[in-house]
Amino acid sequence: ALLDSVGNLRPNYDFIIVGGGTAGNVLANRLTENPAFNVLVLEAGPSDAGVLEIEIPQLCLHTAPDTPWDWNYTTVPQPGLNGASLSYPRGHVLGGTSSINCMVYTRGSSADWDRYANYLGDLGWSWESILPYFKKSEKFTPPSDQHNISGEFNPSVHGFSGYLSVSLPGAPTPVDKPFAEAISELGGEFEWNEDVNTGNQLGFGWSQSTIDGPSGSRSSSSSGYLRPILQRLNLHVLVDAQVSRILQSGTQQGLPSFLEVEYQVNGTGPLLNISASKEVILSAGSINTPQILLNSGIGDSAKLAALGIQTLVDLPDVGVNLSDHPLVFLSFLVNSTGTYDDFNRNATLAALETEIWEKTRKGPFVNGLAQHVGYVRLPDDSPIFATSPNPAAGTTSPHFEIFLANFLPAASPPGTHFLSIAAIMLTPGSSSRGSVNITSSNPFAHPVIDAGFFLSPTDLPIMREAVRTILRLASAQAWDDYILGPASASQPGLNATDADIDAYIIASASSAYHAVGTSAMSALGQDGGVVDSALRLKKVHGVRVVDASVLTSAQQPFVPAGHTSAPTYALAERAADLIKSDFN
Ligand SMILES: Cc1cc2nc3c(=O)[nH]c(=O)nc-3n(C[C@H](O)[C@H](O)[C@H](O)COP(=O)(O)OP(=O)(O)OC[C@H]3O[C@@H](n4cnc5c(N)ncnc54)[C@H](O)[C@@H]3O)c2cc1C
Repeated sequence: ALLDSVGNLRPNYDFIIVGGGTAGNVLANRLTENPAFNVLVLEAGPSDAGVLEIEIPQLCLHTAPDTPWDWNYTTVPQPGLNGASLSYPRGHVLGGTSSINCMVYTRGSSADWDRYANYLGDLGWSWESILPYFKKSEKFTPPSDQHNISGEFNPSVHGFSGYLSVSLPGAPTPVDKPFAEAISELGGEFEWNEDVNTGNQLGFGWSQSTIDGPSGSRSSSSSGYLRPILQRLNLHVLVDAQVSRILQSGTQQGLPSFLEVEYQVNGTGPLLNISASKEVILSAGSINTPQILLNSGIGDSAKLAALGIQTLVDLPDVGVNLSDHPLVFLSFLVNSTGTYDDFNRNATLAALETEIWEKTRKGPFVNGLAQHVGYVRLPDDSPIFATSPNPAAGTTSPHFEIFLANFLPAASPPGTHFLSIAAIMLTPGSSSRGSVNITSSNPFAHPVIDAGFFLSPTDLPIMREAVRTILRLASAQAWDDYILGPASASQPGLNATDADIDAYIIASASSAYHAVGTSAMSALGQDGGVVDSALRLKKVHGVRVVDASVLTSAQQPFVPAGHTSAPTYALAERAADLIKSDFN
């Protein structure tokens, strides 16, 4: 049940899940499948119920920043971006970042997962082991417009009975035809790939999204995993409840146990405590999980001492090793009125389309950010890798992603229409690590975030090649009647020098918001890291971390080569099985 007051809490729960976000709600669902387990979810943000910006896929860019559903963070100035600070959204709402993200559904390459398994010495993280969890989480649904999707995806790698709805684009766009023709025309790096989620990612195809086709609406961990099971008597969910710290409750098996959770309701009032008998599970995400650990005296003892916080567990890797994917957009003026630009600049049109969406669950608003996506790998003998190691996970893993959006992601002059093509640099090199730090002993102060962009020698050159790939794609004859020219004079063209392209990247890059790694996994006996390969907090009894913050290695950035929500769902599904088997 969704509780309306702390007065309805039980005195004690078997499991307390901190954060009702992407991973947290997967656990809430799976753990309460066992009627013997009582589970509490504490979520800092409000309920997502009835919020149209969250439900309507095409409004996804209206969910953040500067909304009640976003933590509204900003990074510190990024040395790799000439000192620019970036807006850094994170979901602050039931469903967490799955309620505010852009819904692109990608799993990464098989090599990404095999790399985790090799590094951890734990085959449980290999592609072969994780694929069943991708399928378990997924309910592949027909698209809103019911068009024939055979040949647009590979059913053998998808699940059809999970809690997370996934679908192909549900309304046609004017980009569809010239894009398909451009891929056939160009060949080479632009090979067609029927489905980029089979583990063999390279190539271009239809984008899959966490959108429920029949209802034309966003599928989040809240709408997918939580809402259908909220009536379970052994599940309590409290929103507007922000956890400040986990507290040491005793010692077990020679390790300090932290089975007490301290929190505050509605941002005011006294700090309250509640305890778990089996485990406290931190699912507060890559920014807030390390913040809660540091607040609790679990982290680097020197840094904690400087803030006057007593170190209870010295774990120097808490909050370090943040890795993320930078993103740049190139945009082109197009000869079409079928783009989404008119909705973005005309509130009356957007309101009319919202009414259509509410009545029919069809039309352009059922589509998310991207309808087409592709992955490219640079050749092994690229000069970029002559002096620095190739950071891709394996020989079949991409270096960058390209996706197409049917609009300009910025204010545009009346009457103009755009195609935007984005590049995401997927393989940060070994120095490209940022951090999450706290700067005060006030547990509610904003943490300090460093995205660590463009710190490795391979990062910018890879992004440069991605920009050139976009320009080659946009120069296909297939677009001759469609693309009129670049959206701005500052955008590099095919003949631009390396220096010109680099300057454009540095001036315009933002984040794809794929922060991972701040609670890195490492094998039980291995140095560094924050959790072991079963996601148990190191040197501690009774705490696990289950969210995107575990995805990396303690030595080098191992980020899935794609968007990070699908990997988070799969890892949470696996974590639920690990926890259940520990307590059966
Ligand atoms: C704008 C944006 C667009 C994105 N687009 C995509 C995309 O298209 N495709 C994709 O796959 N990925 C995308 N991502 C990334 C992806 O959504 C995230 O990697 C993933 O959802 C993270 O899941 P999580 O469980 O780690 O954290 P979250 O889903 O963020 O969950 C953490 C939860 O914990 C809560 N919480 C935090 N601190 C506390 C506290 N102290 N007490 C109580 N509760 C707390 C938060 O409010 C939140 O609900 C995007 C991210 C952003 C920000």
